[in-house]
Amino acid sequence: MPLPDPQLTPGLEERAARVSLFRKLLKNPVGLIALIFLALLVLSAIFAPLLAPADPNTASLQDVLAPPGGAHPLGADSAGRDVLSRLLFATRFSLAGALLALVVAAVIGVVAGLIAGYFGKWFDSVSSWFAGLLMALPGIVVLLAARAVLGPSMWLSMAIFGVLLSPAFFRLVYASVSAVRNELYVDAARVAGLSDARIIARHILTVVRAPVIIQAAMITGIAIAIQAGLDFLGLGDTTVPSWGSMLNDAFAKIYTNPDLMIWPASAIALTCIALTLLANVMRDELERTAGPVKRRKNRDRAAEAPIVKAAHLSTVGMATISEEERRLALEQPAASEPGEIVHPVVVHPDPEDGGRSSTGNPFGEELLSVRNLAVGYDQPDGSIKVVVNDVSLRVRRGEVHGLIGESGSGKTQTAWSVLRLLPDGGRVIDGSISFEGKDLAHATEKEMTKLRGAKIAYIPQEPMSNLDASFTIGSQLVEPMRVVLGLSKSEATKRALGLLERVGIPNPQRTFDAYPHEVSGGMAQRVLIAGAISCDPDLLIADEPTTALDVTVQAEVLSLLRELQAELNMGVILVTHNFGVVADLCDRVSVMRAGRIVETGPVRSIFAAPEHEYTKALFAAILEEGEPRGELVAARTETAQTEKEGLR
Ligand SMILES: Nc1ncnc2c1ncn2[C@@H]1O[C@H](COP(=O)(O)OP(=O)(O)OP(=O)(O)O)[C@@H](O)[C@H]1O
Repeated sequence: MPLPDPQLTPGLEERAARVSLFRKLLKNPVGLIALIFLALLVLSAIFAPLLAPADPNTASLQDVLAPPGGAHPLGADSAGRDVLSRLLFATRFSLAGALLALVVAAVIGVVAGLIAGYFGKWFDSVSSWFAGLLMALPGIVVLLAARAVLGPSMWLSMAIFGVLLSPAFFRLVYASVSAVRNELYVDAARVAGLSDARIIARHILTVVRAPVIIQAAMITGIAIAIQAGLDFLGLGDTTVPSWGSMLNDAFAKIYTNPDLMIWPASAIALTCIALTLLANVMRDELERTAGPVKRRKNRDRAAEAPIVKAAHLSTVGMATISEEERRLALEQPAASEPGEIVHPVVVHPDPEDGGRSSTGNPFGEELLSVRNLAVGYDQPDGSIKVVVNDVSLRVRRGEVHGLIGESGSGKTQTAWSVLRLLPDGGRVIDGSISFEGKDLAHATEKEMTKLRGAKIAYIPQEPMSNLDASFTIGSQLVEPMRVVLGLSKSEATKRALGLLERVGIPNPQRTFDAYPHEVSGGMAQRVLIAGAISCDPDLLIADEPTTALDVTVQAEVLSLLRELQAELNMGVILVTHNFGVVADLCDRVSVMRAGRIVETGPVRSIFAAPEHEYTKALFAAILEEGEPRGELVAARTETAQTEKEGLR
């Protein structure tokens, strides 16, 4: 029975920090004043035709420079036009012009930033080059040139200005997306079977949303100022009333009627100040929230964890490399010491009845068959570094196959090859990966997206980093079930609550509503296990699922895994450093060293009579008294020596 988790705190303070940005702005006096001012401005722009006492362009010789009062509450200008009406319509056109520039800049910048930051590759270089080019252009000169060629259209000028402003959004979004695309929760979402479009919409956009809103406020202020500047210089569209054109008109009468300057100048200044203050308050409020801090902490932790090697995930399948390249690459011993002799794999025979699962039933059909798998990484000099070589293994339904070996022996690379989620530059360079009769090494990305999460599930070693700090645990469980199983929200919620209960979470509803930082590591790992089994996978890949947990929690999680595996009759690949875990959970084990399997067979047989020196060395390091790590290092040196002499 799992222990109730002491670290599930109600988290009221942090939950309070997550109230919407809008509510935070309302509570901040500066934010509130800026919001009220901008709201009034927008309302007056929208209702300008109703509020204006006269037509903004109707001139009257009798009213030239009329003082405020009567039919002209703010007076009349040098052409006898009503200043209040012009001001209201100018607000409309100035805001609309700034909005046009903002929309053009945001659409181009955000879309390009998302694509370049998330997918990278050639688009990254091309778009970064374009952004640099646009930033190098002097904006005002381009606008003057455009006006000379295309005429004095305010809309055209603002659209062109939007293009010139787009690098501001591009660089911001690009930096934010590049920072999160390697987060483990993004990898986890991919493993859960979510498509790139969904991952971007759900996990990436949430990260860039806040900075984009802040940037939008600043950009609107800049667009208003530039537009006013152009109109003030008399380069704008004279048929459209705007703050800049009012300023231009008033400037001519600055000595006789200085009050005409006050209204447009105040409108421009107050609007720019309100937008800048709003942006600053938003930034301050967001910096005060727990979310980004938590995420940063998770990043740091992830950076320390070995799984960070899976960063820069790409979904490269069987590489299209030439036969010659493949032959040369495979001739290298996989990551082993130079000159070391590679011995044939020691294979322990299966029991005569083929073996039985922990429930006593015979194993089912073969789910996964990996044959002579080789994984390589492209090197800057054009060569390929082979990190897994000639690895063959199979997993039957109901069978747990352990992959054990020292750090860097290729266990994770083998597991990631099956998921087809090798890090950037990594590729399957030889062999086949057959899953339920389908060759995964040659499957298209679309086929893999369908399999991941639905048929092949994954449990990572860093539970916290694999959950997105911006969403509740419930929503992260529900989303893949809706996509993969096509369940409705209520069905998926019900199933998620059932799964949370099944994985031993004492108060499923509370955990469902909690954010990742509100639960402990053990509970987060249970959540990820619930997520992994949520779509009834046939094969589960667990990559050191207990490494990041403390010893008591490790035992509970292992026992949960054992129960679930038997209950769902899944095939499991369990990556571990620990022979205790192998003894506890596995039916078969493959011992890996330097990218190769050196010994494989039923766990009982290998435990009873390990044959390979390296397996014996691993056992010696664990079972014998003394300092385990010292023993392993000494034994490894001996092993290398023995192998060099051709002995085993
Ligand atoms: N992106 C990469 N580029 C080049 N080599 C890599 C890359 N990622 C991993 N490797 C190499 O692949 C080899 C196997 O790594 P792998 O992560 O599979 O080891 P592991 O047995 O899972 O170790 P651990 O238990 O520490 O996770 C290592 O020698 C490592 O240096």
